[in-house]
Amino acid sequence: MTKINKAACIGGGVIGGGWIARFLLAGIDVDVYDPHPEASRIVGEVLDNAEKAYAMLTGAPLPPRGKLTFRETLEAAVAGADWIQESVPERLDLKRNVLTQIDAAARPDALIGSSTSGLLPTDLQRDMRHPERLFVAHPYNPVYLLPLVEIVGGEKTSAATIQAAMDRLPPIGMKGVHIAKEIEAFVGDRLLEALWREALWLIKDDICTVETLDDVIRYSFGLRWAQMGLFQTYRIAGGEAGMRHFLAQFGPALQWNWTKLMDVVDLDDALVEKIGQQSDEQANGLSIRELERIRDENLVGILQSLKGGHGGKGWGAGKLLKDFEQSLWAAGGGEKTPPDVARPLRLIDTKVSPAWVDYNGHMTEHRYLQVFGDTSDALLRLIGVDFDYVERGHSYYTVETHIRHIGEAKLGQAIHSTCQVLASDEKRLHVFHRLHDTASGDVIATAEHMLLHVDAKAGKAVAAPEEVLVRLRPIAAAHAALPMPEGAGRHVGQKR
Ligand SMILES: NC(=O)C1=CN([C@@H]2O[C@H](COP(=O)(O)OP(=O)(O)OC[C@H]3O[C@@H](n4cnc5c(N)ncnc54)[C@H](O)[C@@H]3O)[C@@H](O)[C@H]2O)C=CC1
Ligand SMILES: C[N+](C)(C)CC(=O)CC(=O)[O-]
Repeated sequence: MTKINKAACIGGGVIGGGWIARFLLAGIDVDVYDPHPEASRIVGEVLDNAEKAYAMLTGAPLPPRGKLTFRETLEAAVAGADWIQESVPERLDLKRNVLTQIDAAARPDALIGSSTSGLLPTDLQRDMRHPERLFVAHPYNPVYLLPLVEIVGGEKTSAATIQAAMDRLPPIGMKGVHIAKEIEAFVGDRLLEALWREALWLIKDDICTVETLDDVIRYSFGLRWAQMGLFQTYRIAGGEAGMRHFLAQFGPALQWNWTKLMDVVDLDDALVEKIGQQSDEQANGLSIRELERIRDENLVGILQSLKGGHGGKGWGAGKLLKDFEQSLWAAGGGEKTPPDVARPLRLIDTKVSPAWVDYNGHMTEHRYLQVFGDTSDALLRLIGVDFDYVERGHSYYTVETHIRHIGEAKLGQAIHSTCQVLASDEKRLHVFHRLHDTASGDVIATAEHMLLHVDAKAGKAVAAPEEVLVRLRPIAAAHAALPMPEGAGRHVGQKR
């Protein structure tokens, strides 16, 4: 892989700041020129957020952070840099001026990328002495997290420059897409502009509010677009007959007044065939059903991660899912016979979700704790320790855990957990959970936990009230008659 050794950023605003963070966190030294009196504070704040985000994003060892230097002049900033990124305001005259200055001061072999959102590279390179090294490198905000860069060459950009630019993006965690022909606003902003124009009409005509409009996006196709684009999503929506059927069914609607953008493309046979063929290639041999399954796994992962958003409160569709789950728990999952306390209680029935599977192709270890934690929560609800109870200030906290991995759980496998109460008193609750493969009944893992009843506000263990103990005692008494489970009381490293 070809690496950037030293970067220069001209302009350190929203986008320049994002580029600076992206380079620094990839271990690349960055020199910055921005005449704004508070440029260093602004960049520092963006960098701070970027570092927080990376700490959550990956546990992989990041290289030592690159060195950040603010320079007094543009010339000093670009000296010695092999990638120079221009991110000054979107004005052609200003950008031309800045790019000409960069051109005069940069190393002859330096790559010069412009962050412009829509200006043509041919127009930008007009006054440069070495226009062949200028290209558009259009990123998306926030640059340190969103990986895409549209690489667009102008009439005078060399093919070697485009290739060199594309090669240098993967080592900083980015994906370059080469846009074959230059066009104002390239691809991404063309799509966003079209959506935005339509959205502005919908607000002006009082069809919906901005909140409704945003909800329409984020609770539906926004989720789909995060993992498959427009065309692959529509291929699936064509059912078994795929893209060609989709075009035949919905193509005619393009002629109807469904948008204000009524310069409608002629969806003739040639275009249908072109899209059909490209869509076949994109599918790369995957059937519609396989694509559906991949889409569904991705959506599950996205929805589950949104459930943990906003500091665990859930965000958007994730908050909706969280609330829905809580209502299901509160309703007790429909009609249920009271648990048979004469045996370990069957409390959780689930399937191994795609987000739970690791690089070994089976359920990863922290998900076992999640299912066992859910099992403890289910037991607590059974004895009256539910959301209302916790809101009133008391709960049970787990203070010790021992998990044993006995078998494997694969993607989509049906699993269920059971709970045996080993002992309990006013404060303590000692439980033994088993995780079973539902089809065979085999035990895949066991977990032994000690929980303490707490006053959450005071932060100390206190006796559980009678309303809880009265529900717990019959279970504990019945389970006292069960044989001690194999593995209970074991510690790590014990001889069998
Ligand atoms: N904001 C966005 O969502 C996106 C913007 N872009 C593009 O990035 C470029 C920059 O936009 P923003 O960062 O949003 O603007 P911004 O206004 O946040 O930042 C521009 C920065 O350039 C500095 N500046 C002005 N004149 C300068 C000069 N002669 N030399 C060096 N620095 C100078 C300003 O002090 C400011 O800090 C534009 O071309 C824009 O189209 C691209 C993708 C997304
Ligand atoms: C609004 N904008 C045209 C500057 C947006 C972009 O260029 C890309 C983005 O991040 O949405």
